[in-house]
Amino acid sequence: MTEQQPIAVLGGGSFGTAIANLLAENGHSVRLWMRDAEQAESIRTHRQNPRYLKGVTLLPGVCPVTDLGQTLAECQLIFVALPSSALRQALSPFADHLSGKMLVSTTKGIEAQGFMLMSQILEEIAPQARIGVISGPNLAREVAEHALTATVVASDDEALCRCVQQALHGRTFRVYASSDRFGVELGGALKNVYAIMAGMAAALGMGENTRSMLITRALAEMTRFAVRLGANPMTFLGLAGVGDLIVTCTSTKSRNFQVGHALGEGLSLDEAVSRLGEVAEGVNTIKVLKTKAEELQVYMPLVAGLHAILYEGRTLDQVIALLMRGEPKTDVDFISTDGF
Ligand SMILES: NC(=O)C1=CN([C@@H]2O[C@H](COP(=O)(O)OP(=O)(O)OC[C@H]3O[C@@H](n4cnc5c(N)ncnc54)[C@H](O)[C@@H]3O)[C@@H](O)[C@H]2O)C=CC1
Ligand SMILES: O=C(CO)COP(=O)(O)O
Repeated sequence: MTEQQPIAVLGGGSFGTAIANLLAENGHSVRLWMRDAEQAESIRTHRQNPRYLKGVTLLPGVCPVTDLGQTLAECQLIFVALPSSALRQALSPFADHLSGKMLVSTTKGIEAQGFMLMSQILEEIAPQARIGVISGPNLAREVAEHALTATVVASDDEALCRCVQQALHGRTFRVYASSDRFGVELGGALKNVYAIMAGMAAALGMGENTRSMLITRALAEMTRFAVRLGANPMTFLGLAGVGDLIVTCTSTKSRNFQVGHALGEGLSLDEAVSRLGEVAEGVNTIKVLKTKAEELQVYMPLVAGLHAILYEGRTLDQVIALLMRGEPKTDVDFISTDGF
């Protein structure tokens, strides 16, 4: 990739906008692709994306565009910041444009059919592309407002990792490299589910002990699941594992946390999601995860509990009582132990 070549960011939501501005800050020319022409025109004129990142000014290097084919043709490095429900459908028609390109997913979701992570979908759509992911404790607003932040770029393509590090690494944003693409990406998707629970607990007025118990047992549960699928357990002790789990389970800026909070206040799932008006990937991930855990026979009581509340008509009180009544367990071997 040459210095002058533009970089593409696909998705005009909060994360796409934040990443585009970071790249522009580092001197890159950025094509921020969005499907909505009106939104693109408004951003071009006002240099703001008020629906998703109110108050953040977009740098002159960020150019909002709506022609996806042309954007993909112009750029070698392409960040994909689309919701998981949209990624396949948006990119499949452009498979021909993707050969040899560096495609880096930032999307933290799982496709139900075949339990596919986003980078696996990219690989399927564009077998000749070079694939990576970024994931970590990266709340879009904080990234955009220059809170000191770190992320992980993961790929078995070392040159791609270096290229992403060069493009994104800056004054307030550190980029670490990893070869465990699967673990890094899975961590980002799984933690959303537990953030919904943490939001519920907060709405019920539960304290810090509860939150800490939840986060720690969530880490055990997600690691147990990931190891069963072949991920490196050490990844879950890093930024893309426990790092992202902590931020999402403790911040009211997290949309998954907000959905959980609304549920804890007594709203229905539909009401909670429509009040949010943005993507909360955990709402879909919980379904996919519950099915996969059953198929693999991995014990995931927190996942089963949340699923029972969201989709099986159980009350929060019933599920909490069930979880707390479980047999006492050992704490030490947290990956293989089978209890909450
Ligand atoms: N917001 C955050 O703090 C972070 C988000 N992520 C991940 O990034 C992904 C995107 O999230 P956000 O930007 O936060 O979502 P968002 O809800 O802020 O924005 C989603 C954007 O995608 C667009 N979109 C929806 N369907 C589309 C389609 N079919 N074709 C084209 N565009 C479409 C929407 O118009 C909107 O611009 C998610 O998987 C999320 O988990 C990752 C790290 C941080
Ligand atoms: O992934 C995130 C932070 O790392 C953003 O979380 P939410 O999607 O819950 O806002």
